[in-house]
Amino acid sequence: MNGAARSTSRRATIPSISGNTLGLKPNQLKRLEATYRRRVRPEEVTSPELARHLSELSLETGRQIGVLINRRGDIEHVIVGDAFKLELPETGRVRAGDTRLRGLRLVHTHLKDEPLTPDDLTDLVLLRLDLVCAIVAGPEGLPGKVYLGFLDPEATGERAKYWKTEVADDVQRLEVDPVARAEEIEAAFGRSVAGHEVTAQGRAILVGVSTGDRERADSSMAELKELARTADVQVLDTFIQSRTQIDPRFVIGRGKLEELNLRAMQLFADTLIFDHDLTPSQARHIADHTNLKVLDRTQLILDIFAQHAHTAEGRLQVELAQLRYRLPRLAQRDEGLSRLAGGIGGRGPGETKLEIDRRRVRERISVLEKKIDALSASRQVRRQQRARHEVPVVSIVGYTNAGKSTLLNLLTNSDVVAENKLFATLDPSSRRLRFPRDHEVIITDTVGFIRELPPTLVNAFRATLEELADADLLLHVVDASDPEHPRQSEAVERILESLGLHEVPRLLVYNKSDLLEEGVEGHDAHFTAQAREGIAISARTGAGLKQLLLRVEELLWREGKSLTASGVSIQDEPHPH
Ligand SMILES: Nc1nc2c(ncn2[C@@H]2O[C@H](COP(=O)(O)OP(=O)(O)OP(=O)(O)O)[C@@H](O)[C@H]2O)c(=O)[nH]1
Ligand SMILES: [Mg+2]
Repeated sequence: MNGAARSTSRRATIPSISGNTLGLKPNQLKRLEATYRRRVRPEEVTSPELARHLSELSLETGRQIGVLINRRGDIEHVIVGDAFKLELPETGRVRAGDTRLRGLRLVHTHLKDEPLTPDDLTDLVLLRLDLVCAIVAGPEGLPGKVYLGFLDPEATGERAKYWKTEVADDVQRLEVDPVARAEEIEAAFGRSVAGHEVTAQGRAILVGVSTGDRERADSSMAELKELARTADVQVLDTFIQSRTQIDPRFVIGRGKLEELNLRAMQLFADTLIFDHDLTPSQARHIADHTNLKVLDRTQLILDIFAQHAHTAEGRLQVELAQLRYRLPRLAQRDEGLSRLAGGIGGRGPGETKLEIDRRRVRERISVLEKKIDALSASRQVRRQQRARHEVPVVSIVGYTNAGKSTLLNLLTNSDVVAENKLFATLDPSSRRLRFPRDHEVIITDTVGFIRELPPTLVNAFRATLEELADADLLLHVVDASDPEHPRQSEAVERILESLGLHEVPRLLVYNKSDLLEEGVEGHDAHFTAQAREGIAISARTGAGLKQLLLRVEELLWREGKSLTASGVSIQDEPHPH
Protein backbone atom coordinates (compact mmCIF):
# COMPACT_ATOMS: atom_id res chain seq x y z
CA MET A 1 0.00 0.00 0.00
CA ASN A 2 1.16 3.45 -0.79
CA GLY A 3 0.98 6.30 1.61
CA ALA A 4 -0.64 9.63 0.89
CA ALA A 5 -0.01 10.64 -2.68
CA ARG A 6 0.40 14.24 -1.83
CA SER A 7 4.08 14.69 -2.47
CA THR A 8 5.40 16.04 -5.70
CA SER A 9 8.53 13.99 -5.30
CA ARG A 10 6.51 10.88 -6.09
CA ARG A 11 6.91 11.63 -9.79
CA ALA A 12 10.65 11.29 -9.42
CA THR A 13 10.33 7.78 -8.02
CA ILE A 14 9.23 4.84 -10.12
CA PRO A 15 5.46 4.99 -10.17
CA SER A 16 3.83 1.81 -9.04
CA ILE A 17 0.62 0.18 -10.04
CA SER A 18 -1.62 -0.80 -7.15
CA GLY A 19 -4.12 -3.59 -6.92
CA ASN A 20 -4.67 -6.77 -8.81
CA THR A 21 -1.60 -6.82 -11.02
CA LEU A 22 -0.90 -10.53 -10.69
CA GLY A 23 -0.72 -12.33 -14.04
CA LEU A 24 -0.53 -9.20 -16.17
CA LYS A 25 1.84 -9.40 -19.10
CA PRO A 26 5.03 -7.29 -19.00
CA ASN A 27 3.76 -5.35 -21.95
CA GLN A 28 0.48 -4.57 -20.19
CA LEU A 29 2.32 -3.49 -17.05
CA LYS A 30 4.49 -1.22 -19.12
CA ARG A 31 1.48 0.42 -20.72
CA LEU A 32 -0.13 0.78 -17.31
CA GLU A 33 2.99 2.50 -16.02
CA ALA A 34 3.02 4.77 -19.04
CA THR A 35 -0.37 6.02 -17.84
CA TYR A 36 1.47 8.14 -15.28
CA ARG A 37 2.92 10.23 -18.09
CA ARG A 38 -0.50 11.29 -19.28
CA ARG A 39 -2.10 14.49 -18.17
CA VAL A 40 -5.58 15.83 -18.50
CA ARG A 41 -6.62 19.43 -18.56
CA PRO A 42 -7.84 20.53 -15.14
CA GLU A 43 -11.19 21.57 -16.54
CA GLU A 44 -12.02 18.17 -18.02
CA VAL A 45 -12.95 15.07 -16.07
CA THR A 46 -10.86 12.93 -18.40
CA SER A 47 -9.37 13.38 -21.81
CA PRO A 48 -10.82 11.25 -24.61
CA GLU A 49 -7.34 9.75 -25.06
CA LEU A 50 -7.09 8.67 -21.45
CA ALA A 51 -10.59 7.18 -21.61
CA ARG A 52 -9.61 5.22 -24.68
CA HIS A 53 -6.37 4.03 -23.09
CA LEU A 54 -8.14 2.79 -19.96
CA SER A 55 -10.93 1.13 -21.93
CA GLU A 56 -8.50 -0.76 -24.15
CA LEU A 57 -6.45 -2.02 -21.26
CA SER A 58 -9.61 -3.02 -19.39
CA LEU A 59 -10.99 -5.00 -22.24
CA GLU A 60 -7.67 -6.72 -22.80
CA THR A 61 -7.13 -7.65 -19.16
CA GLY A 62 -10.77 -8.24 -18.25
CA ARG A 63 -10.21 -6.00 -15.21
CA GLN A 64 -11.41 -2.60 -14.14
CA ILE A 65 -8.70 0.02 -14.38
CA GLY A 66 -8.79 3.32 -12.58
CA VAL A 67 -6.76 6.46 -12.04
CA LEU A 68 -6.80 9.06 -9.32
CA ILE A 69 -6.30 12.50 -10.83
CA ASN A 70 -5.48 15.60 -8.81
CA ARG A 71 -6.78 19.08 -9.49
CA ARG A 72 -3.77 20.02 -11.58
CA GLY A 73 -4.61 17.16 -13.92
CA ASP A 74 -1.73 14.88 -12.87
CA ILE A 75 -2.31 11.20 -12.46
CA GLU A 76 -1.38 10.24 -8.92
CA HIS A 77 -2.36 6.58 -8.86
CA VAL A 78 -3.04 3.82 -11.33
CA ILE A 79 -5.09 0.97 -9.93
CA VAL A 80 -6.02 -2.41 -11.35
CA GLY A 81 -9.13 -4.16 -10.04
CA ASP A 82 -11.01 -7.29 -10.95
CA ALA A 83 -13.97 -7.52 -13.29
CA PHE A 84 -16.32 -5.94 -10.75
CA LYS A 85 -14.45 -3.57 -8.54
CA LEU A 86 -11.34 -1.63 -7.67
CA GLU A 87 -9.57 -1.56 -4.36
CA LEU A 88 -8.35 2.00 -3.92
CA PRO A 89 -4.96 2.43 -2.27
CA GLU A 90 -4.71 4.04 1.13
CA THR A 91 -4.47 7.75 0.44
CA GLY A 92 -4.30 8.84 4.03
CA ARG A 93 -7.23 9.62 6.27
CA VAL A 94 -9.48 12.55 5.70
CA ARG A 95 -9.16 14.98 8.52
CA ALA A 96 -12.50 14.53 10.18
CA GLY A 97 -14.48 17.71 10.38
CA ASP A 98 -12.62 19.19 7.43
CA THR A 99 -14.96 20.68 4.87
CA ARG A 100 -12.55 20.14 2.02
CA LEU A 101 -12.70 17.31 -0.44
CA ARG A 102 -9.76 15.09 -1.15
CA GLY A 103 -8.68 16.97 -4.24
CA LEU A 104 -8.64 13.70 -6.18
CA ARG A 105 -11.10 12.30 -8.64
CA LEU A 106 -11.47 8.67 -9.53
CA VAL A 107 -11.81 7.87 -13.21
CA HIS A 108 -12.25 4.17 -13.84
CA THR A 109 -13.75 1.66 -16.20
CA HIS A 110 -16.73 -0.63 -15.94
CA LEU A 111 -16.66 -3.78 -18.00
CA LYS A 112 -20.38 -3.77 -18.51
CA ASP A 113 -22.90 -0.98 -18.84
CA GLU A 114 -23.92 -0.33 -15.27
CA PRO A 115 -24.24 2.81 -13.19
CA LEU A 116 -21.97 3.58 -10.25
CA THR A 117 -21.90 0.63 -7.87
CA PRO A 118 -22.37 0.83 -4.11
CA ASP A 119 -18.60 0.34 -3.83
CA ASP A 120 -17.98 3.34 -6.09
CA LEU A 121 -20.29 5.50 -4.02
CA THR A 122 -18.80 4.34 -0.75
CA ASP A 123 -15.37 5.33 -2.02
CA LEU A 124 -16.77 8.68 -3.06
CA VAL A 125 -18.10 9.32 0.41
CA LEU A 126 -15.46 7.79 2.62
CA LEU A 127 -12.46 9.04 0.72
CA ARG A 128 -14.31 12.27 0.11
CA LEU A 129 -13.33 12.28 -3.53
CA ASP A 130 -13.98 15.25 -5.78
CA LEU A 131 -16.00 12.94 -7.99
CA VAL A 132 -16.24 9.36 -9.19
CA CYS A 133 -16.45 8.65 -12.89
CA ALA A 134 -17.16 5.26 -14.47
CA ILE A 135 -16.53 4.83 -18.17
CA VAL A 136 -18.12 1.83 -19.82
CA ALA A 137 -15.42 -0.02 -21.76
CA GLY A 138 -17.28 -0.94 -24.93
CA PRO A 139 -16.47 -3.42 -27.64
CA GLU A 140 -13.06 -2.98 -29.25
CA GLY A 141 -11.96 -0.96 -26.28
CA LEU A 142 -13.97 2.07 -27.22
CA PRO A 143 -15.15 4.17 -24.29
CA GLY A 144 -18.94 4.32 -24.09
CA LYS A 145 -21.37 5.79 -21.60
CA VAL A 146 -20.03 7.80 -18.66
CA TYR A 147 -21.51 7.79 -15.16
CA LEU A 148 -20.60 10.50 -12.68
CA GLY A 149 -21.19 10.82 -8.96
CA PHE A 150 -20.66 13.83 -6.66
CA LEU A 151 -21.15 14.35 -2.97
CA ASP A 152 -24.33 16.23 -2.21
CA PRO A 153 -23.84 18.85 0.48
CA GLU A 154 -27.55 19.60 0.60
CA ALA A 155 -28.63 16.11 1.60
CA THR A 156 -30.24 16.08 5.02
CA GLY A 157 -31.84 13.57 7.29
CA GLU A 158 -31.14 9.99 8.05
CA ARG A 159 -32.50 8.47 4.89
CA ALA A 160 -31.26 11.10 2.51
CA LYS A 161 -28.94 10.23 -0.30
CA TYR A 162 -25.48 11.48 0.13
CA TRP A 163 -24.63 11.93 -3.54
CA LYS A 164 -25.89 13.13 -6.90
CA THR A 165 -25.33 11.25 -10.12
CA GLU A 166 -25.20 12.23 -13.77
CA VAL A 167 -24.88 10.29 -17.01
CA ALA A 168 -23.45 11.26 -20.39
CA ASP A 169 -23.56 9.27 -23.62
CA ASP A 170 -19.84 9.55 -24.13
CA VAL A 171 -16.72 11.32 -22.94
CA GLN A 172 -16.98 14.06 -25.57
CA ARG A 173 -20.35 15.00 -24.26
CA LEU A 174 -19.21 15.53 -20.66
CA GLU A 175 -19.81 19.12 -19.72
CA VAL A 176 -18.47 19.10 -16.21
CA ASP A 177 -15.59 21.22 -14.97
CA PRO A 178 -14.40 18.96 -12.13
CA VAL A 179 -12.34 21.52 -10.27
CA ALA A 180 -15.01 24.21 -10.34
CA ARG A 181 -17.58 21.64 -9.27
CA ALA A 182 -15.43 20.41 -6.37
CA GLU A 183 -14.93 23.95 -5.19
CA GLU A 184 -18.67 24.59 -5.27
CA ILE A 185 -19.27 21.50 -3.16
CA GLU A 186 -16.60 22.54 -0.68
CA ALA A 187 -18.08 26.01 -0.39
CA ALA A 188 -21.50 24.54 0.30
CA PHE A 189 -20.09 22.23 2.97
CA GLY A 190 -18.24 25.18 4.45
CA ARG A 191 -21.49 27.16 4.67
CA SER A 192 -23.39 24.36 6.31
CA VAL A 193 -20.69 23.77 8.88
CA ALA A 194 -20.14 27.46 9.60
CA GLY A 195 -23.51 27.59 11.34
CA HIS A 196 -22.46 24.96 13.87
CA GLU A 197 -20.94 25.83 17.16
CA VAL A 198 -17.42 24.66 17.64
CA THR A 199 -16.43 22.91 20.81
CA ALA A 200 -12.92 21.98 21.70
CA GLN A 201 -13.75 18.37 22.31
CA GLY A 202 -15.22 17.27 19.08
CA ARG A 203 -18.36 16.61 17.18
CA ALA A 204 -19.88 13.25 17.87
CA ILE A 205 -22.57 10.83 16.87
CA LEU A 206 -23.77 8.61 19.69
CA VAL A 207 -24.53 5.00 18.95
CA GLY A 208 -26.52 2.54 21.01
CA VAL A 209 -27.62 -1.05 20.56
CA SER A 210 -30.68 -2.54 22.09
CA THR A 211 -31.04 -6.27 22.36
CA GLY A 212 -34.33 -6.23 24.18
CA ASP A 213 -35.71 -3.46 26.28
CA ARG A 214 -35.91 -0.48 23.99
CA GLU A 215 -36.96 1.89 26.74
CA ARG A 216 -33.86 0.99 28.63
CA ALA A 217 -31.69 1.70 25.61
CA ASP A 218 -33.38 5.09 25.25
CA SER A 219 -32.76 6.11 28.81
CA SER A 220 -29.22 4.86 28.69
CA MET A 221 -28.73 6.94 25.56
CA ALA A 222 -30.14 9.98 27.32
CA GLU A 223 -27.55 9.46 30.01
CA LEU A 224 -24.78 9.07 27.43
CA LYS A 225 -25.87 12.39 26.00
CA GLU A 226 -25.52 13.97 29.42
CA LEU A 227 -22.08 12.44 29.76
CA ALA A 228 -21.12 13.87 26.39
CA ARG A 229 -22.45 17.27 27.36
CA THR A 230 -20.44 17.15 30.56
CA ALA A 231 -17.34 16.24 28.57
CA ASP A 232 -17.94 19.21 26.30
CA VAL A 233 -18.60 17.10 23.26
CA GLN A 234 -21.11 18.35 20.75
CA VAL A 235 -23.71 15.69 20.01
CA LEU A 236 -24.84 15.91 16.40
CA ASP A 237 -27.03 12.85 16.18
CA THR A 238 -27.93 9.67 17.98
CA PHE A 239 -28.67 6.22 16.64
CA ILE A 240 -30.01 3.19 18.43
CA GLN A 241 -30.08 -0.08 16.56
CA SER A 242 -32.30 -2.91 17.73
CA ARG A 243 -30.83 -6.32 17.08
CA THR A 244 -31.25 -9.78 18.44
CA GLN A 245 -27.65 -9.84 19.51
CA ILE A 246 -24.55 -7.70 19.56
CA ASP A 247 -22.45 -8.10 16.45
CA PRO A 248 -19.21 -9.65 17.71
CA ARG A 249 -17.12 -7.64 15.29
CA PHE A 250 -18.80 -4.28 14.89
CA VAL A 251 -21.35 -4.25 17.75
CA ILE A 252 -23.90 -2.88 15.30
CA GLY A 253 -24.63 -4.26 11.83
CA ARG A 254 -22.22 -3.70 9.02
CA GLY A 255 -24.82 -1.80 7.01
CA LYS A 256 -25.63 0.42 9.95
CA LEU A 257 -21.97 1.21 10.36
CA GLU A 258 -21.79 2.22 6.73
CA GLU A 259 -24.78 4.47 7.23
CA LEU A 260 -23.15 6.04 10.28
CA ASN A 261 -20.10 6.69 8.21
CA LEU A 262 -22.14 8.58 5.67
CA ARG A 263 -24.03 10.48 8.30
CA ALA A 264 -20.78 11.43 10.00
CA MET A 265 -19.37 12.68 6.77
CA GLN A 266 -22.44 14.76 6.16
CA LEU A 267 -22.49 16.30 9.62
CA PHE A 268 -18.73 16.64 9.77
CA ALA A 269 -18.67 14.53 12.85
CA ASP A 270 -15.26 13.36 13.93
CA THR A 271 -16.16 10.94 16.71
CA LEU A 272 -18.41 7.96 17.29
CA ILE A 273 -19.30 7.26 20.89
CA PHE A 274 -20.79 3.86 21.67
CA ASP A 275 -23.17 3.43 24.56
CA HIS A 276 -21.68 0.04 24.99
CA ASP A 277 -18.28 -1.00 26.10
CA LEU A 278 -16.15 -2.06 23.19
CA THR A 279 -13.66 -4.86 23.33
CA PRO A 280 -10.23 -3.91 22.07
CA SER A 281 -10.86 -5.79 18.84
CA GLN A 282 -14.30 -4.26 18.29
CA ALA A 283 -12.85 -0.81 18.76
CA ARG A 284 -10.18 -1.62 16.21
CA HIS A 285 -12.58 -3.05 13.67
CA ILE A 286 -14.91 -0.10 13.92
CA ALA A 287 -12.07 2.39 13.68
CA ASP A 288 -10.74 0.58 10.62
CA HIS A 289 -14.09 0.86 8.90
CA THR A 290 -14.63 4.52 9.57
CA ASN A 291 -12.62 7.66 9.40
CA LEU A 292 -13.67 8.48 12.89
CA LYS A 293 -12.33 8.44 16.36
CA VAL A 294 -14.13 5.66 18.21
CA LEU A 295 -14.88 5.88 21.91
CA ASP A 296 -17.06 3.96 24.31
CA ARG A 297 -18.94 4.89 27.44
CA THR A 298 -16.06 3.97 29.71
CA GLN A 299 -13.63 6.15 27.84
CA LEU A 300 -16.02 9.04 27.99
CA ILE A 301 -16.39 8.63 31.74
CA LEU A 302 -12.62 8.32 32.11
CA ASP A 303 -12.27 11.53 30.18
CA ILE A 304 -14.70 13.36 32.45
CA PHE A 305 -12.85 12.03 35.45
CA ALA A 306 -9.60 13.28 33.94
CA GLN A 307 -11.09 16.74 33.63
CA HIS A 308 -12.55 16.80 37.10
CA ALA A 309 -9.78 15.31 39.19
CA HIS A 310 -8.07 18.06 41.10
CA THR A 311 -6.24 16.56 44.01
CA ALA A 312 -2.94 14.77 43.58
CA GLU A 313 -4.46 11.46 44.54
CA GLY A 314 -7.49 11.88 42.30
CA ARG A 315 -5.26 12.60 39.34
CA LEU A 316 -3.10 9.59 40.01
CA GLN A 317 -6.16 7.39 40.30
CA VAL A 318 -7.63 8.61 37.04
CA GLU A 319 -4.37 8.20 35.21
CA LEU A 320 -4.06 4.69 36.56
CA ALA A 321 -7.57 3.85 35.41
CA GLN A 322 -6.90 5.27 31.96
CA LEU A 323 -3.70 3.32 31.53
CA ARG A 324 -5.24 0.10 32.74
CA TYR A 325 -8.03 0.59 30.27
CA ARG A 326 -5.62 1.29 27.45
CA LEU A 327 -3.07 -1.41 28.06
CA PRO A 328 -4.98 -4.29 26.43
CA ARG A 329 -5.89 -1.94 23.61
CA LEU A 330 -2.33 -1.25 22.63
CA ALA A 331 -1.40 -3.48 19.76
CA GLN A 332 2.25 -4.26 19.28
CA ARG A 333 2.57 -1.33 16.95
CA ASP A 334 -0.65 0.55 17.10
CA GLU A 335 -0.82 3.56 14.88
CA GLY A 336 -4.50 3.70 15.76
CA LEU A 337 -3.56 5.01 19.14
CA SER A 338 -2.13 8.19 17.77
CA ARG A 339 -5.58 8.92 16.44
CA LEU A 340 -6.64 9.14 20.04
CA ALA A 341 -3.99 11.58 21.05
CA GLY A 342 -5.43 14.90 22.08
CA GLY A 343 -9.05 15.85 22.34
CA ILE A 344 -11.78 13.79 23.84
CA GLY A 345 -10.64 10.38 25.04
CA GLY A 346 -7.05 11.49 24.90
CA ARG A 347 -6.93 13.76 27.87
CA GLY A 348 -4.83 12.61 30.75
CA PRO A 349 -4.28 14.31 34.05
CA GLY A 350 -0.69 13.22 34.50
CA GLU A 351 2.53 13.31 32.63
CA THR A 352 1.40 10.61 30.29
CA LYS A 353 0.46 11.84 26.90
CA LEU A 354 -0.97 8.43 26.14
CA GLU A 355 1.11 8.01 23.03
CA ILE A 356 3.45 5.56 24.56
CA ASP A 357 4.25 1.93 24.18
CA ARG A 358 3.20 -1.00 26.29
CA ARG A 359 6.40 -1.33 28.23
CA ARG A 360 6.29 2.26 29.30
CA VAL A 361 2.61 1.94 30.14
CA ARG A 362 3.37 -0.99 32.41
CA GLU A 363 6.18 0.90 34.08
CA ARG A 364 4.00 3.91 34.60
CA ILE A 365 1.22 1.74 36.02
CA SER A 366 3.50 0.31 38.67
CA VAL A 367 4.83 3.75 39.57
CA LEU A 368 1.26 5.01 39.94
CA GLU A 369 0.28 2.02 42.06
CA LYS A 370 3.17 2.69 44.42
CA LYS A 371 2.34 6.37 44.73
CA ILE A 372 -1.31 5.64 45.40
CA ASP A 373 -0.37 3.04 48.00
CA ALA A 374 1.81 5.55 49.77
CA LEU A 375 -0.98 8.11 49.79
CA SER A 376 -3.52 5.68 51.12
CA ALA A 377 -1.13 4.60 53.85
CA SER A 378 -0.92 8.15 55.10
CA ARG A 379 -4.66 8.43 54.84
CA GLN A 380 -4.99 5.31 56.93
CA VAL A 381 -3.09 7.08 59.69
CA ARG A 382 -5.46 10.03 59.55
CA ARG A 383 -8.42 7.71 59.68
CA GLN A 384 -7.11 6.03 62.76
CA GLN A 385 -6.57 9.37 64.44
CA ARG A 386 -10.07 10.36 63.59
CA ALA A 387 -11.44 7.10 64.90
CA ARG A 388 -9.65 7.68 68.19
CA HIS A 389 -11.52 10.91 68.57
CA GLU A 390 -14.68 8.96 68.09
CA VAL A 391 -16.30 11.47 65.88
CA PRO A 392 -18.93 9.69 63.84
CA VAL A 393 -18.57 9.85 60.10
CA VAL A 394 -21.51 10.34 57.77
CA SER A 395 -20.78 9.80 54.08
CA ILE A 396 -22.98 11.05 51.29
CA VAL A 397 -23.23 8.60 48.42
CA GLY A 398 -25.51 8.37 45.42
CA TYR A 399 -25.92 8.49 41.71
CA THR A 400 -24.06 11.23 39.91
CA ASN A 401 -25.92 14.55 39.80
CA ALA A 402 -28.31 13.50 42.58
CA GLY A 403 -27.41 16.56 44.63
CA LYS A 404 -24.83 15.17 47.03
CA SER A 405 -22.58 18.21 47.00
CA THR A 406 -25.54 20.55 47.24
CA LEU A 407 -26.68 18.69 50.33
CA LEU A 408 -23.22 18.85 51.89
CA ASN A 409 -23.13 22.57 51.21
CA LEU A 410 -26.51 23.09 52.74
CA LEU A 411 -25.68 21.07 55.82
CA THR A 412 -22.35 22.66 56.46
CA ASN A 413 -22.75 26.01 54.79
CA SER A 414 -19.74 25.37 52.62
CA ASP A 415 -19.13 25.68 48.94
CA VAL A 416 -18.13 22.41 47.43
CA VAL A 417 -18.61 22.66 43.69
CA ALA A 418 -22.12 21.59 42.79
CA GLU A 419 -23.17 21.80 39.20
CA ASN A 420 -25.48 20.27 36.73
CA LYS A 421 -22.81 18.04 35.36
CA LEU A 422 -22.10 14.41 35.90
CA PHE A 423 -19.17 13.69 38.16
CA ALA A 424 -18.75 17.28 39.25
CA THR A 425 -17.22 15.85 42.39
CA LEU A 426 -14.31 13.49 42.19
CA ASP A 427 -12.24 14.33 45.16
CA PRO A 428 -13.79 13.53 48.49
CA SER A 429 -14.19 16.45 50.83
CA SER A 430 -14.97 16.34 54.49
CA ARG A 431 -16.64 18.91 56.65
CA ARG A 432 -17.48 19.05 60.28
CA LEU A 433 -21.09 19.33 61.19
CA ARG A 434 -21.91 20.20 64.78
CA PHE A 435 -25.19 19.27 66.30
CA PRO A 436 -26.23 20.99 69.50
CA ARG A 437 -25.34 19.39 72.80
CA ASP A 438 -21.82 18.54 71.76
CA HIS A 439 -22.77 16.19 69.07
CA GLU A 440 -20.46 16.43 66.16
CA VAL A 441 -20.04 14.45 62.97
CA ILE A 442 -17.71 14.50 60.04
CA ILE A 443 -19.62 14.51 56.84
CA THR A 444 -18.02 13.57 53.54
CA ASP A 445 -19.04 14.02 49.95
CA THR A 446 -17.90 11.42 47.44
CA VAL A 447 -17.65 10.68 43.78
CA GLY A 448 -21.01 9.91 42.21
CA PHE A 449 -21.90 6.47 40.96
CA ILE A 450 -23.27 5.54 37.60
CA ARG A 451 -24.75 2.49 35.97
CA GLU A 452 -22.01 0.21 34.74
CA LEU A 453 -19.36 2.21 36.50
CA PRO A 454 -16.27 1.06 34.65
CA PRO A 455 -14.47 -1.61 36.70
CA THR A 456 -11.13 0.05 35.99
CA LEU A 457 -12.47 3.12 37.71
CA VAL A 458 -13.94 1.26 40.65
CA ASN A 459 -10.56 -0.37 41.11
CA ALA A 460 -8.60 2.81 40.78
CA PHE A 461 -10.88 4.57 43.23
CA ARG A 462 -11.14 1.57 45.50
CA ALA A 463 -8.93 3.16 48.13
CA THR A 464 -11.10 6.26 48.28
CA LEU A 465 -14.32 4.31 48.15
CA GLU A 466 -13.24 1.85 50.80
CA GLU A 467 -13.05 4.72 53.21
CA LEU A 468 -16.79 4.56 53.08
CA ALA A 469 -16.45 1.42 55.18
CA ASP A 470 -15.47 3.63 58.11
CA ALA A 471 -18.66 5.58 57.84
CA ASP A 472 -21.15 5.17 60.63
CA LEU A 473 -23.91 6.11 58.29
CA LEU A 474 -24.31 6.44 54.56
CA LEU A 475 -26.74 9.01 53.25
CA HIS A 476 -27.84 7.59 49.95
CA VAL A 477 -29.06 10.62 48.00
CA VAL A 478 -31.53 9.91 45.21
CA ASP A 479 -32.71 12.38 42.61
CA ALA A 480 -36.43 11.78 43.07
CA SER A 481 -37.25 14.03 40.12
CA ASP A 482 -35.48 11.73 37.68
CA PRO A 483 -37.87 9.11 36.34
CA GLU A 484 -34.90 6.77 36.23
CA HIS A 485 -34.32 7.04 39.96
CA PRO A 486 -35.35 3.50 40.89
CA ARG A 487 -32.78 2.04 38.52
CA GLN A 488 -30.21 4.59 39.59
CA SER A 489 -30.51 3.73 43.25
CA GLU A 490 -30.41 0.07 42.34
CA ALA A 491 -27.10 0.69 40.55
CA VAL A 492 -25.77 2.51 43.61
CA GLU A 493 -26.78 -0.33 45.89
CA ARG A 494 -25.05 -2.80 43.63
CA ILE A 495 -21.81 -0.84 43.63
CA LEU A 496 -21.95 -0.45 47.41
CA GLU A 497 -22.37 -4.16 47.64
CA SER A 498 -19.45 -4.83 45.33
CA LEU A 499 -17.34 -2.68 47.62
CA GLY A 500 -18.45 -4.75 50.60
CA LEU A 501 -20.37 -1.84 52.09
CA HIS A 502 -23.81 -3.33 52.35
CA GLU A 503 -23.42 -3.71 56.10
CA VAL A 504 -23.01 -0.01 56.76
CA PRO A 505 -26.31 1.51 57.92
CA ARG A 506 -27.82 3.84 55.43
CA LEU A 507 -30.58 6.31 55.04
CA LEU A 508 -32.31 6.98 51.77
CA VAL A 509 -32.65 10.67 51.02
CA TYR A 510 -35.09 11.54 48.26
CA ASN A 511 -33.78 14.85 47.00
CA LYS A 512 -35.13 17.52 44.65
CA SER A 513 -38.62 17.24 46.08
CA ASP A 514 -39.10 20.85 44.97
CA LEU A 515 -39.16 19.65 41.37
CA LEU A 516 -42.00 17.29 42.02
CA GLU A 517 -45.42 18.79 41.76
CA GLU A 518 -47.17 18.99 45.04
CA GLY A 519 -50.01 16.55 45.19
CA VAL A 520 -49.30 14.13 42.44
CA GLU A 521 -45.66 13.28 42.21
CA GLY A 522 -44.63 15.12 45.34
CA HIS A 523 -46.91 12.85 47.23
CA ASP A 524 -45.31 10.02 45.37
CA ALA A 525 -41.84 11.02 46.55
CA HIS A 526 -42.96 11.21 50.15
CA PHE A 527 -44.72 7.93 49.79
CA THR A 528 -41.70 6.22 48.28
CA ALA A 529 -39.52 7.75 50.94
CA GLN A 530 -41.74 6.54 53.72
CA ALA A 531 -42.18 3.13 52.19
CA ARG A 532 -38.45 2.65 52.10
CA GLU A 533 -37.84 4.44 55.35
CA GLY A 534 -36.29 7.35 53.64
CA ILE A 535 -36.73 11.09 53.87
CA ALA A 536 -37.83 13.48 51.18
CA ILE A 537 -35.91 16.72 51.04
CA SER A 538 -34.90 19.53 48.77
CA ALA A 539 -31.28 20.46 49.05
CA ARG A 540 -32.13 23.56 47.09
CA THR A 541 -34.93 24.98 49.25
CA GLY A 542 -34.04 23.29 52.50
CA ALA A 543 -37.40 21.56 52.74
CA GLY A 544 -37.25 18.41 54.85
CA LEU A 545 -33.80 19.23 56.19
CA LYS A 546 -34.97 19.34 59.78
CA GLN A 547 -36.43 15.87 59.58
CA LEU A 548 -33.27 14.65 57.92
CA LEU A 549 -31.09 15.96 60.73
CA LEU A 550 -33.39 14.43 63.30
CA ARG A 551 -33.16 11.09 61.65
CA VAL A 552 -29.38 11.29 61.39
CA GLU A 553 -29.08 12.12 65.05
CA GLU A 554 -31.49 9.39 65.93
CA LEU A 555 -29.61 6.83 63.91
CA LEU A 556 -26.23 7.86 65.24
CA TRP A 557 -27.07 8.20 68.88
CA ARG A 558 -30.31 6.31 69.08
CA GLU A 559 -32.02 9.06 70.97
CA GLY A 560 -34.66 11.45 69.75
CA LYS A 561 -33.34 14.91 70.55
CA SER A 562 -35.02 17.77 68.83
CA LEU A 563 -32.84 20.13 66.91
CA THR A 564 -33.38 22.78 64.34
CA ALA A 565 -31.45 23.49 61.22
CA SER A 566 -30.64 26.94 62.53
CA GLY A 567 -29.11 25.34 65.57
CA VAL A 568 -26.46 23.74 63.42
CA SER A 569 -23.13 25.41 63.76
CA ILE A 570 -20.58 25.04 61.12
CA GLN A 571 -16.93 24.50 61.25
CA ASP A 572 -14.79 23.50 58.34
CA GLU A 573 -12.32 20.77 58.71
CA PRO A 574 -9.12 21.57 56.86
CA HIS A 575 -9.01 19.59 53.68
CA PRO A 576 -6.90 16.49 54.20
CA HIS A 577 -4.85 17.05 51.06
N1 LIG B 1 -34.23 21.66 41.84
C1 LIG B 1 -33.28 21.11 42.59
N2 LIG B 1 -32.05 21.00 42.10
C2 LIG B 1 -31.11 20.46 42.89
C3 LIG B 1 -31.38 20.02 44.20
N3 LIG B 1 -30.24 19.52 44.72
C4 LIG B 1 -29.29 19.64 43.76
N4 LIG B 1 -29.80 20.22 42.65
C5 LIG B 1 -29.10 20.51 41.40
O1 LIG B 1 -28.67 19.30 40.83
C6 LIG B 1 -27.41 19.47 40.18
C7 LIG B 1 -26.38 18.49 40.72
O2 LIG B 1 -26.07 18.81 42.04
P1 LIG B 1 -24.71 18.35 42.71
O3 LIG B 1 -24.82 18.72 44.15
O4 LIG B 1 -23.55 18.83 41.95
O5 LIG B 1 -24.85 16.79 42.55
P2 LIG B 1 -23.80 15.69 42.96
O6 LIG B 1 -24.59 14.52 43.41
O7 LIG B 1 -22.78 16.23 43.88
O8 LIG B 1 -23.18 15.36 41.54
P3 LIG B 1 -21.74 14.77 41.17
O9 LIG B 1 -20.74 15.31 42.11
O10 LIG B 1 -21.58 15.27 39.78
O11 LIG B 1 -21.87 13.28 41.21
C8 LIG B 1 -27.01 20.92 40.42
O12 LIG B 1 -27.37 21.66 39.27
C9 LIG B 1 -27.84 21.32 41.62
O13 LIG B 1 -28.11 22.69 41.63
C10 LIG B 1 -32.72 20.16 44.69
O14 LIG B 1 -33.08 19.80 45.81
N5 LIG B 1 -33.62 20.70 43.83
MG1 LIG C 1 -20.87 16.42 43.71
